[in-house]
Amino acid sequence: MAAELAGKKIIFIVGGPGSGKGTQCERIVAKYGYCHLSSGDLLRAEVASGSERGQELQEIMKRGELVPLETVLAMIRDKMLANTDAKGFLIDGYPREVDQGKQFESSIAPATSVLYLDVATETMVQRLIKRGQTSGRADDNEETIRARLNTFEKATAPVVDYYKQQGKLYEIERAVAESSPDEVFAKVCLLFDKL
Ligand SMILES: Nc1nc2c(ncn2[C@@H]2O[C@H](COP(=O)(O)OP(=O)(O)OP(=O)(O)O)[C@@H](O)[C@H]2O)c(=O)[nH]1
Ligand SMILES: O=c1ccn([C@@H]2O[C@H](COP(=O)(O)OP(=O)(O)O)[C@@H](O)[C@H]2O)c(=O)[nH]1
Ligand SMILES: [Mg+2]
Repeated sequence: MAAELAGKKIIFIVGGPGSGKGTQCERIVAKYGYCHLSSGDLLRAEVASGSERGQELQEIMKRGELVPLETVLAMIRDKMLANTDAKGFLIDGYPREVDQGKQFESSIAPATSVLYLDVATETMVQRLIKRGQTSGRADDNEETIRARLNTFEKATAPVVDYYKQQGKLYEIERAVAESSPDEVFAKVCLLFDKL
């Protein structure tokens, strides 16, 4: 456990690709001032650095698969330790598999709460195809989108069940998660106001 992080609020943001995690995190940061760490953004920064490691990561991400969990865990841990003055942390797009969550909690600190955005598969596909017209993301093409959705169903859906059992899950149900970002945020605020 990292002693510097004891008592900090740690919120995992979980949802399929294109479920709106990044969109909500931006709003949470603006209103509540948490430190936002997006696992995907940290990996893309490594890719952009042009390192050999980055090239390996890019290949895995283009296949829509998961990079080794230790890689992402180390990146997140470093960033958290560089921001110990933050009142809390939003860990966006993480954990992607149950073991990744367990290792985070045993080696860094326990999660306070897990926010889950439940969006239908076809809605996510449509949103990402649209985002792909301008995002420049190598994984926003239909083939990779399908593979990411498949990885989500196999590896990440069990994360939702795991934190539900632990009583830590805060779910934005489909009817809300598929409406507008403002409506989603209104429901997200009900969680953050209580933290
Ligand atoms: N209708 C609607 N569209 C949304 C909402 N949230 C996000 N979007 C759109 O869906 C697309 C994906 O949103 P992101 O916030 O990038 O999704 P993400 O979950 O971070 O996706 P990844 O980065 O792929 O993990 C964007 O183009 C948004 O404009 C929402 O609440 N309602
Ligand atoms: O803990 C993580 C987070 C991300 N990724 C990889 O990074 C990609 C992009 O992640 P991001 O959260 O940006 O997008 P999403 O897949 O949710 O659309 C994923 O498809 C994975 O290949 C990973 O392997 N482990
Ligand atoms: Mg995102």
